[in-house]
Amino acid sequence: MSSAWALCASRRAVRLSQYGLRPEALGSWSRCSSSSSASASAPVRLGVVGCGQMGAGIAIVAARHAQIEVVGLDAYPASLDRARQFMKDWADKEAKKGRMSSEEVVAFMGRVKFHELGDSAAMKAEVPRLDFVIEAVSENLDTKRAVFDALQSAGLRADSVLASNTSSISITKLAAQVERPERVIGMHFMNPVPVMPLVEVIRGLRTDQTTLDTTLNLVTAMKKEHSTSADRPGFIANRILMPYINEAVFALQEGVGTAEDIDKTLRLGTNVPMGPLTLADFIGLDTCLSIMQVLHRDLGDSKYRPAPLLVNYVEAGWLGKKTKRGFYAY
Ligand SMILES: NC(=O)c1ccc[n+]([C@@H]2O[C@H](COP(=O)([O-])OP(=O)(O)OC[C@H]3O[C@@H](n4cnc5c(N)ncnc54)[C@H](O)[C@@H]3O)[C@@H](O)[C@H]2O)c1
Repeated sequence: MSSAWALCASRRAVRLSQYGLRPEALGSWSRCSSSSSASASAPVRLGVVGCGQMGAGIAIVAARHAQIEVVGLDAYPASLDRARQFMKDWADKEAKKGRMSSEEVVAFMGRVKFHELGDSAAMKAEVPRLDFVIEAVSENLDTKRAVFDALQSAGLRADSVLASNTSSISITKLAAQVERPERVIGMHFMNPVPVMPLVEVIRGLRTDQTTLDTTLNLVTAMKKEHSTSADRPGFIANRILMPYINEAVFALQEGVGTAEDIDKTLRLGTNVPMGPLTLADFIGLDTCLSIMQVLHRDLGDSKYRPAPLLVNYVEAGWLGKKTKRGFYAY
């Protein structure tokens, strides 16, 4: 055993014993990555705030691959119920495909619990025990700030990492109102989380090295690859993807082609698995619109103005697959 590994293992054992856990219970996650600094500690208990399509997926890869405890928090009980059902259905499908045993399904579900964000007794009991929190609430700065405030009021420790799954909001801006902004980082998962291999990691202006190392350890434990992006509007993925989707909506609005023809042209013509309008429905049209608004406002260039048809659809409540109506009916 190398000395770095031994130091890491003994620190981890002390830390785990505080939570009544044995290091061997964490499998590969109990090992430090050789690239991380000695001061980066591995999370053993993860909070996921916002249990929609992204939050539920993040909870899955944390409980299944990193094998850590997950506390799912959401403002709406219906979202918590949907997330629990989604996770159970996912695990059952994995079991049917022979990828999980029935014991593993039970252990997987046993690692996750859910609470309402407004349940102050549960929040005060759970939040101080979280080492790492990933927020995946709707793409709105005020909503995300309110979540960070609620976590701090419930006693989130100053050494816990606060990650945001935001698609476009500045990490530096999100961190500015947080106690110890050095522990705030962007972790941009791709949809659907259990399938897509990448997490885009965004370091804000004040994010420190320990926070980055801890985050990269978690990404690896979740069996994901990472890329790093500077903290600029849309980061890498959405700076490039969203104007492409928005242009497809302009093309639809102007009658250049039907939704089917636009999608087929890009799908078969550029060899992507789905066309831009199908992808927009899958991402959520409200999320697409919020990202375009951030690009437009923060980069100040009219080429990023959201297509009026996209605005119309969101105002109509046609948000894509999640509301069963978007550019297509589901
Ligand atoms: N959809 C995608 O393809 C995608 C990809 C990468 C990142 N993201 C980002 O992930 C985040 C969530 O997106 P999503 O697609 O999962 O959205 P979603 O609408 O499916 O889920 C949002 C969740 O947040 C909850 N919520 C709303 N307000 C809340 C509050 N005040 N407190 C607590 N919970 C609240 C909702 O109940 C819901 O469960 C956004 O920041 C989005 O930009 C989305």
